[in-house]
Amino acid sequence: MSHPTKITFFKRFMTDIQNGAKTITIRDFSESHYRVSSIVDVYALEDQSYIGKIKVLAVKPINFDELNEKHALQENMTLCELQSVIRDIYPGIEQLFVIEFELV
Ligand SMILES: CC(=O)Nc1ccn([C@@H]2O[C@H](CO)[C@@H](O)[C@H]2O)c(=O)n1
Repeated sequence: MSHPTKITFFKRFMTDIQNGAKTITIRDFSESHYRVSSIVDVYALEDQSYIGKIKVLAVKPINFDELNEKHALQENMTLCELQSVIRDIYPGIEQLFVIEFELV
């Protein structure tokens, strides 16, 4: 399987991505196959509008109950908000992956 070269985010997170306040995203296994150092095109989920490019810096497995304040800071959220967002998007999934990125 080749590595994906595209990622989608909800529109409500785009400002934080574009101004550098959000530097990670947390995904499930199906969206964990990004190659470190690859350049990935970013699109909005709702209308597939093109946002820009990010470089993948790291992909690390994490359990839901290991999420901490540092991850929340990297998401520009409180830990409580982050847990709630992830529970909404990935209900019942414990095995997650932190994808660290920078804008290019
Ligand atoms: C659009 C799509 O396909 N999937 C996702 C999945 C996650 N996220 C965001 O990543 C962080 C941790 O999950 C939070 O900020 C989430 O809101 C997102 O924007 N879009």
